[in-house]
Amino acid sequence: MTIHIINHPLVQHKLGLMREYGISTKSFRELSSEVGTLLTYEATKNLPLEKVTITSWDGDQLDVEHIKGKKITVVPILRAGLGMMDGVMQLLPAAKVSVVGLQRNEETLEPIPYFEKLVGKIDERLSLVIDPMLATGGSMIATIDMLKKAGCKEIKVIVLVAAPEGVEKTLAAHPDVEIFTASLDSHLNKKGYIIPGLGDAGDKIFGTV
Ligand SMILES: O=P(O)(O)OC[C@H]1O[C@H](OP(=O)(O)OP(=O)(O)O)[C@H](O)[C@@H]1O
Ligand SMILES: O=c1cc[nH]c(=O)[nH]1
Ligand SMILES: [Mg+2]
Repeated sequence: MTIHIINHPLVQHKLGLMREYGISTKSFRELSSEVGTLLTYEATKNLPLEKVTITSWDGDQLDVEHIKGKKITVVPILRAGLGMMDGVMQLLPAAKVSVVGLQRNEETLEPIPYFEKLVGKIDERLSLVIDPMLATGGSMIATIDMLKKAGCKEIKVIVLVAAPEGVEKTLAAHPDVEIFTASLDSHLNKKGYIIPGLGDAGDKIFGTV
């Protein structure tokens, strides 16, 4: 089971602010993006490096480190994943973006796919899937299924908050995937919401309550 809970004080402080009742759309959006940046920093910490030779400021040849080979695609799950995009792209400005649209049926909690636009050469890329919430795991598993069907071989998941039920299900379906989160929360309620969670992240980011 590979879940990384990022206990950095900045992450925990910002997540605490996000949990407050009545938080504004502006603050929720800003914090989703900021925590997205910090989790991306952690999720990319084992990217392999290689030495390349450059000409340095004084004209000498100098060996420096570059990230090796593998290209990255960021995969936001619509809608709420878009709320983390700016923050993630700040650290990965050259990454290509593959968009997946899924809407959870509020009765059955099953994810309904409605959009898929993946970038080319996905078999050569590391996919970083971003979504604020991992609840039952249905949306994440469906996204990973899509990526693997398209040939993707390496996938990391970045979520602000995860429920134990969803983490267990996701890692059972896809044991090769790593999950990075600011919090492993307590449980799901009867409506499939994470407790304590953040409420409806999509509605808070888009102001659609
Ligand atoms: O783990 P699960 O049980 O699948 O639930 C998590 C999903 O639910 C939310 O999206 P939602 O379907 O509400 O759509 P939205 O982003 O458009 O609001 C959330 O952003 C995840 O994508
Ligand atoms: O707690 C939850 C569960 C699913 N989607 C959300 O936005 N919040
Ligand atoms: Mg969603």
